[in-house]
Parts: sequence; C-alpha cells; structure tokens
Amino acid sequence: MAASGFEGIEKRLELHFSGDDPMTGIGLRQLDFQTLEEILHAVQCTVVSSVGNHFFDSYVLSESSLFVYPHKIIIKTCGTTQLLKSVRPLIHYSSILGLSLSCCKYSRGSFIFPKSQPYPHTSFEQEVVYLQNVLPKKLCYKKASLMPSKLATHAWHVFSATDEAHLIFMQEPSPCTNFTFEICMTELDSVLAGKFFRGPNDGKTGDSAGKLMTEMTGIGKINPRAHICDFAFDPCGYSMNGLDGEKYSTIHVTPEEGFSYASFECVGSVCEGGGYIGDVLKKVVQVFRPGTMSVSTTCNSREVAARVAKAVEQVGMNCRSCTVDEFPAAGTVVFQTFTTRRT
Ligand SMILES: C[S@+](CC[C@H](N)C(=O)[O-])C[C@H]1O[C@@H](n2cnc3c(N)ncnc32)[C@H](O)[C@@H]1O
Repeated sequence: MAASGFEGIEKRLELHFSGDDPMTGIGLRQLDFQTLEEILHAVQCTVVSSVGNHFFDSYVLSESSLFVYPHKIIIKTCGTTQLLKSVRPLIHYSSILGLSLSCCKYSRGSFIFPKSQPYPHTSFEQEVVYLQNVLPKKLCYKKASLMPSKLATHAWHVFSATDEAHLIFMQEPSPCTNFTFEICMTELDSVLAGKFFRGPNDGKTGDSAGKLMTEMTGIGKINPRAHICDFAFDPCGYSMNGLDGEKYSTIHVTPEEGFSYASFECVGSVCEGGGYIGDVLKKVVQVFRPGTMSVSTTCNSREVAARVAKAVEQVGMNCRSCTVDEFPAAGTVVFQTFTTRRT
C-alpha cells in the first residue's frame, strides 16, 4: 500500500482478438492458469478466487478482477499495479492460440494518490505512449481523450485503438445494443463502509467472510440472477464478480475512512428496459450512499445515459456534469458526475 493510503481507483483494459478457432471455439479460455498467473505477475497482482460458466471465466484478483471470454479479455486492477504491462504477454500468448489483437480499450478515473503510481501509469500521456508502442500497427484507428467534469478531482481517461475489420464489425447495426457502466464512488457513508471490515479473528476464510458481506450489505440483491464469486480481505476490503449468462458485473470496495472508494461495473442491454437499468443503479447507490459518484456509460446510443441521470437523481443525488465523446470501435462514452443532494 502507498504511504498515503490504498488507491482504489481502477485501471481497466479490454482487449478483443480475432482469428479462426475451429478446434475448440474457446479461444482465450485455453490459456492455462499458470500462463494467467505469469501475465498477472507482470501486473503485480494474484488470483484469490475464480469461477466460470458456459460463456466466460472470472477471477477475483488481489487487486480487482479478470474476465476471460473466447475472444475478449477484461482486466481491472487498482492499487499500484502496472496493468499495461499485461498487453505484451497477452499478445504473445494469444498468438500461440492463433488469435491476433484487433481492438484495445483502456479507461480509468483520476487517481486519489497519483504520485504513488509506478511506470507506465505516472500520467495519462505516459500510458498512451506506452500503449502506442506495444500495440500492433494495424490498430491504426485510435483516439485518446481526457473527459473533464465540474469536479476538479474527477476526470475520465479513455484510449481506444482498433483495426479496420473490428471497426466495420462494430458499426454493423444490432437490434439490442449493449452498454457498459463503470461507476466510481468516493466518500462512502461511514456506517455502510463499516460493513466491509472483518472482526478480529472472525474464524472465517476470505470466501466465507465475503459471502456474509454480500448478504449483509444488499450486494446480493442488485442482480438476484447473478452467480456471485466474492472475497473479503483482512482486515477490510471486498471484491466480487457476478456471472449472469454471458454478462458480468463486478464490485470492489476500499472502506477505509479518508480514502473510501467503491466501484461497480456491469454490462447490460438496452433491451432490458429503463426500469431494470434504473433499478440496478438505485440499488448500487443505496449499498454505499457515496458523497460523490461518477458514471461512465459506453454505448452506441446516448439514451442509456439519460436513464442513468433519472435513476440516480431519484435516490438523492444531483447531476453535476455530463461530458460526451466518441471513440473508434468503443462508440459513445458519456461521463456523468453526481454529488449527494444536501437537504
Ligand atoms: C482489493 S480490494 C478492492 C480494490 C478496489 N479497486 C477498490 O478499492 O474498490 C482493496 C481493499 O482491500 C484491502 N486489502 C487488504 N488486504 C489486501 C491485499 N492483500 N491486497 C489488496 N488489498 C487488500 C485494501 O486496504 C482495500 O481496502
């Protein structure tokens, strides 16, 4: 941990691969555990728990989460991890499976302790230069953007790069557009944050203490359909991955006073309807009651972001800013910030 405190803000990397995989159809899921551990070693984190379903494998990490789909990998890490150091080994090991990188998306919020970040994460400029050096030249449609907000300490950093084939594939119309929410919450309600501390010598494992926190905090009710893989750190801290068919969700909590932070991320479909999206957001706000929250929505339609503002305002938060930008292959990113309404 940095001398100042634990850096909860995650870095998030999503890589898409193309290539024929006639033998197995499971693509990247063929990467064995030892290979994944080697890749994570470069990032400076380890696996603490894992579970998979028919569609993907999910891993809770010492610093956040990893999701492995046949042609897509998502790694989210916090603390002082060096997430971008996973790109080179992932390109290498996927090529052995006959897969080649076709799209890269990198995003993160503003670090709480930016001076504690190691290379290549000391600045967004450095991260972008690093990515441009390691990515194959065919990912030539690229863009880096810092999306500001009215809150001086909250900006959203996004980089995306794609090859032509993936760009064309992403532009094909689809009846049910998918979206991704990346939610960052700070200044958590201290009573609610207290539920993510373990008692001294509680006699529980990380798994059993995690299960209890999932139940006691209401996290288990956010998506009752999801199969949850949870883990409680000692003396405090919590991570979970939710698996609902091919959709994942993930929550990470740093409950310490002074730098408390929680994140929620999920994928969904606009066809699920405004009611479902609003219901999920309201439940998330009620689990943590944050002072400040940012919601980054990645989608090909702007309609979802309007539903976000409506739902979050109904649970006592005011929208302070909304920034919109377009990225090749990633689509439209809408970055909204909210603060608790003072009564
Ligand atoms: C890994 S979790 C969740 C990280 C997540 N990005 C977040 O802050 O929302 C981090 C919390 O677990 C605590 N923790 C306890 N032991 C830890 C360990 N061995 N590795 C990482 N975090 C640990 C940290 O102090 C912090 O409160």
